[in-house]
Amino acid sequence: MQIIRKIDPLRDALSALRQEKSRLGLVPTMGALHAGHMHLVETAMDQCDAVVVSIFVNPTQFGEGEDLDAYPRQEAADAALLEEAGVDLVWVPTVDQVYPEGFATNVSVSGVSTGLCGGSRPGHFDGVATVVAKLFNQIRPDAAFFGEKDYQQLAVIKRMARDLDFTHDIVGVLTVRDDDGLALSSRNAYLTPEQRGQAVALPDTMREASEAIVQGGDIAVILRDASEKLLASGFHKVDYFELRNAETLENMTFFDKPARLLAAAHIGTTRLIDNIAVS
Ligand SMILES: Nc1ncnc2c1ncn2[C@@H]1O[C@H](COP(=O)(O)OP(=O)(O)OP(=O)(O)O)[C@@H](O)[C@H]1O
Ligand SMILES: CC(C)(CO)[C@@H](O)C(=O)[O-]
Ligand code: BAL
Repeated sequence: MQIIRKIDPLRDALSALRQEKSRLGLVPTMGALHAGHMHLVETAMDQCDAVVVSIFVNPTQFGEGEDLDAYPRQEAADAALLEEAGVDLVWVPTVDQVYPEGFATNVSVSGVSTGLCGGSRPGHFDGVATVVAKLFNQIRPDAAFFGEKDYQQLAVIKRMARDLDFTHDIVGVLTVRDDDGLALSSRNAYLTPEQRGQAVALPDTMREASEAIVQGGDIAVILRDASEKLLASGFHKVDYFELRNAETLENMTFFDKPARLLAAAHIGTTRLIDNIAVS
């Protein structure tokens, strides 16, 4: 497995890989890998002949006061996991390989970026769309794999790919959860044992709200009660708890399929997100 940090050796390695392997998969990550990431890698390995994983903690998707500096970085452990999984190449660019001196371009996707995480993290999806467009052009994969855990991000990337004529497949992969239902996330590492115990209220509350919606309850009341339940369970702030159309991400005031519940809430210093299908 090659670990590459500069664009010229990346191009050489990719052309060599392309001589032997016909379908190239890309799994973009910010590192601190867990079983959720490894499920993306395994899915990519199943569907492709060669797999590239990128590890880049992208500064432009972090807002002021967010956890850019604190974000967990553990490249050696990540590389060991990827090597064991049989990944061909790991792209770990330095910041200047992604944002060279004078970089002045921004990819901004309207519509699906509005509200939800786009509302509570202004500019976040511009940073995501810009870096993912860069990664697509640097790697030129045949398929790229993203987790449904970041559901709005997946919708933004699908829209961007359609709008900018990236013709490769964008594959969404199911969320991997701990035994108690909490979605795996690199940021779970910030939780104290007590907060980790309380955090299960997020998936539990989403499941209960989903059932109540399917049974025909008043959506506004269900969503308000769900936020209150989180606040009573150890979370101190709920950024959003919303029902949206699962494809367009438009707001939903009455239940219709396909529907998705999406939520983001803060516990201690950690902001957690989750989403589930309502069906
Ligand atoms: N539990 C999970 N199941 C499936 N995919 C996941 C899971 N967690 C993250 N991913 C996916 O892995 C890719 C890289 O995500 P990232 O490196 O930001 O990890 P993360 O655990 O989501 O971290 P963070 O704590 O920053 O949200 C994204 O496509 C993301 O959706
Ligand atoms: C897609 C991504 C790698 C872009 O930095 C990041 O947002 C993530 O890890 O989900
Ligand atoms: N997992 C999405 C990346 C972020 O939270 O910045």
